[in-house]
Amino acid sequence: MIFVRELTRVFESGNQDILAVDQVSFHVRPGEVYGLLGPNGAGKTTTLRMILGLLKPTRGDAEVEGFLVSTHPDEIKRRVGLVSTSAGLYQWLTPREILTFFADVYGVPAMQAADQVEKLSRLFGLSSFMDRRSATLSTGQKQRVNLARSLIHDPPVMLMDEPTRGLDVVGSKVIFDYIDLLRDEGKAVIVSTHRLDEAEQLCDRFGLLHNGKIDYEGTLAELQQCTSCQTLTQIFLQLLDAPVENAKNIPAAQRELI
Ligand SMILES: Nc1ncnc2c1ncn2[C@@H]1O[C@H](COP(=O)(O)OP(=O)(O)OP(=O)(O)O)[C@@H](O)[C@H]1O
Repeated sequence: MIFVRELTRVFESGNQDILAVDQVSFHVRPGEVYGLLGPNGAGKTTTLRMILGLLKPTRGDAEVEGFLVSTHPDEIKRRVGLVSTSAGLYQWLTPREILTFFADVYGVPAMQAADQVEKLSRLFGLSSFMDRRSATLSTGQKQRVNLARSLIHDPPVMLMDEPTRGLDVVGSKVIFDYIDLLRDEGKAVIVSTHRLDEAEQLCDRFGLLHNGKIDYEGTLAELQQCTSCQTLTQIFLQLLDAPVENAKNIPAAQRELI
């Protein structure tokens, strides 16, 4: 379970302050895929970095499986996996070496790590290139190694930052299947993306982030009901036109757990 409470981040840039994330609150249950959606610069990556403990919030806090990121950052890292298209692989290492290395970093016992490496190799179809240097792998093969790496410590929570960026339809399908697997395994998942068409297929609930604020939150049906729009794209465009009035229509029940 993830709770995000009034997360706020101000960046100082020269003599100008940038309010990148502004009192963002939401929760994600086990087995739920939450879409954190927004245009470029909306604050998606900054929010994920704060949840993971890579960036200190100016205000607010995040809680994962009962641990606060402000007081137990290491416990959070143990319980959270990260999939990011900007994450590279160590070019000189093979997928087997990379997976074994990360298992060690996360403190997975050696016997369990070997089993987990075999399981993930089967799951993501890595066996034909497990012992080749990563530099020689195709983009799609590297992507599958990255997905396997994110699960090496079997975390209950997964954060995915623009997971399909730069991928073709086959690569995107791998990500779609992977997210279904995470849901089936009962993990709490946050997917950050500006691909609203994909999010509509992938996510159970959505937070629409704009200028660092979540103005709208709900399932697709709830968002359709309060905007009279059909698709997430139409809903988002309406939100950009009249964020404040529309925000008042969010059913209060959606925030009850926060
Ligand atoms: N280290 C930093 N210093 C100053 N400003 C920053 C820094 N990191 C992010 N920002 C600013 O914070 C705002 C939110 O950025 P963020 O990367 O979180 O957006 P995003 O929604 O992930 O965008 P994108 O979809 O383009 O990746 C932007 O205005 C960005 O320029």
